[in-house]
Amino acid sequence: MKCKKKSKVFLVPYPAQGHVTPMLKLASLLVNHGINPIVIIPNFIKIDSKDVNISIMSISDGLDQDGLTTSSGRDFFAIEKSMENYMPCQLETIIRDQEDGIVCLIVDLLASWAIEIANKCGVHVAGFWPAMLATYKLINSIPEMLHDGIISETGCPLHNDSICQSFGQPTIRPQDLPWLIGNPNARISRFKFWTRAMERTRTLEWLLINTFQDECHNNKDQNTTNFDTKILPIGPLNTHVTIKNSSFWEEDLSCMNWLDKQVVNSVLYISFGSWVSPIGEAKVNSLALALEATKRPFIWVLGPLWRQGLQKGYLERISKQGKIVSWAPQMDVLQHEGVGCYLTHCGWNSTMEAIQSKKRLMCYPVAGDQFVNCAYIVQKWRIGVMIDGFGVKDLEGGLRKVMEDDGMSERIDRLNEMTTGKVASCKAMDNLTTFLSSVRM
Ligand SMILES: O=c1ccn([C@@H]2O[C@H](COP(=O)(O)OP(=O)(O)O[C@H]3O[C@H](CO)[C@@H](O)[C@H](O)[C@H]3O)[C@@H](O)[C@H]2O)c(=O)[nH]1
Repeated sequence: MKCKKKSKVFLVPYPAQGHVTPMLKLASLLVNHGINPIVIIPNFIKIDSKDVNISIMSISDGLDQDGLTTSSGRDFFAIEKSMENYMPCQLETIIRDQEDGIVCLIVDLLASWAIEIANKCGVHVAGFWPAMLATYKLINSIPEMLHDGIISETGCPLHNDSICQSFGQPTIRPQDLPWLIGNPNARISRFKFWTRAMERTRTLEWLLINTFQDECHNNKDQNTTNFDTKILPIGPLNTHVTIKNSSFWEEDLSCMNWLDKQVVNSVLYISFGSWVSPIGEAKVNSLALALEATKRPFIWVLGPLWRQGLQKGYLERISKQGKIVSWAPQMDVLQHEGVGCYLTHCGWNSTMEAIQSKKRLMCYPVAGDQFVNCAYIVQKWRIGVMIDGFGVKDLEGGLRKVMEDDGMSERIDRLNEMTTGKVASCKAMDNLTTFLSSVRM
């Protein structure tokens, strides 16, 4: 008897750590639904499919021909160019070569080029948003912001009033809009990138979001967009599934032994994520000196390139007080009882991992959606404080405020339950099942 082939779902993440990890987790959940998920990633990302137990199909992003073999050297605009010009025809060939069984494509909205390919090939397509619904709503409201004179035709803020999307939700400053990164030309290009991505999403039937039910609950209009896309929160994915070896870089496990020797709740963990992370040499040096002055134990994720900002002899001086690593086993570090506080850039995955691990947050958002996430952490959920700089006073003041807030533990516990508790998890998994049933019909 001929064995029935499993249904295939192709998943297309944006090629950055904070995007590939949640997509691999989603793929892993699909396996439990009897689906064969195939993740499409550019070949500079080295993830062994055997390690993660998911089919990975590598395609070229064209930049390897320019001699780039790793993620360094591939900036946002180089990746955009290859996503628009080089990767589409390869994906089209892959899809057309499949004999049968493709159920749909799940496409990260930052990789919106793949939506067009799915439409061209007549395959169902769902969007995947790896961050907060609030950020999606903010970016999706570009036409209204233009209409209301909040931003110019090129995305430039036209006044200084804080931006609040709906009553009771946190505010952000106009200069913190997600596309305002880099010099004026870069900002305009990023604004165009988002405008195009949002236009492409208007054809989507479903949008799967890596957030928790309650974020979408407060506001009834949150569950559909103005273009009738059905919004389904299926996250936070880090709580539903664990994937080992999904890091682009090797984890330095030595910090775990070091952590075992530290006093409970004493260690400050510092990481600014993987993508738009660099904070600049001057800030690196300032943070390094402030950390030393606090005399508090710390683990700091700092890539080798950024260590150039450190004073000569610094690493030797702090060798007993702290650990500097290139890449940490972040979830294990956050779950360790030695860690009391996490100084973070407020990337969405890191935020969710911190809540899952019940850690207090000190926020230093750098770019993109991080200001929105920070606004929720500080203003709405009140599970962290924001610091404006890396001077000794900023750091000590922030640490005092965050560690001496008696109500914070309770608020973190509540948010932890709201995001990772049984009710939340069941709802997220129900949403995934609903989506798969409708797409398989
Ligand atoms: O030493 C480290 C540092 C980070 N991580 C992991 O790397 C991921 C980082 O993700 P995230 O916190 O979301 O940061 P970025 O990689 O910077 O993510 C990009 O993508 C996110 C999702 O769209 C956005 O929220 C961010 O602003 C954007 O910078 C997390 O899972 C961390 O556990 C490690 O494993 N080891």
